[in-house]
Amino acid sequence: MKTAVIYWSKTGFVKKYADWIAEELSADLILGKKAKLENLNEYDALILGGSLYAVGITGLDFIKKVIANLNNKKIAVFATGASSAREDIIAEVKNNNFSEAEQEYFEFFYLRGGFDFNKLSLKDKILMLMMKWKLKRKAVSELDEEEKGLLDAFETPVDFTDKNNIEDLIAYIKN
Ligand SMILES: Cc1cc2nc3c(=O)[nH]c(=O)nc-3n(C[C@H](O)[C@H](O)[C@H](O)COP(=O)(O)O)c2cc1C
Repeated sequence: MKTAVIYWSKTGFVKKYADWIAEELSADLILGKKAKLENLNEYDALILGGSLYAVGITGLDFIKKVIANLNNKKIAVFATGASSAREDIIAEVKNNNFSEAEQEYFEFFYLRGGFDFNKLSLKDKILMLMMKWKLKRKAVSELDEEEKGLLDAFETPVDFTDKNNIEDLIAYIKN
């Protein structure tokens, strides 16, 4: 099965998963910003991955075009975020980004990434610092584990990527 992995990565976490998936499936690896819809016709399966930015997914506009125009192919979408892989978070991400009709055409996977403040663009640094100030205003007892983890991650980068996380996605494409 001819497969392509198309990805949008800002600081390298999505790229790490895209590399692992492409290697495992002997798939072509395509940078999201260089991907063109008309060049994807030759593939049987398409895997599209981006990261979570305030619940949105990077590359979402292109991913939606693929779902609308190339839905005769096997499609997997994965999202990478700093949050843990909790069922409710995953459902929220899926439902906030895709309509019920769109969800018919692809399988969704959440692959936990990490957080590296130093590698962010200036704009993203400012956005994250605003979030940090908001969290800092809360009493420690009001913070949940995710929020505490995020505050710690500003000081020391965290990397939760794990090659085992791609197993379900690989099985979906192969079967
Ligand atoms: C402005 C901003 C907003 C973010 N929002 C979320 C979020 O809503 N949920 C989450 O799990 N991670 C969030 N993150 C963390 C990134 O999704 C995470 O660091 C991801 O691993 C980045 O992957 P990439 O560097 O390959 O793009 C956010 C990061 C930034 C900079």
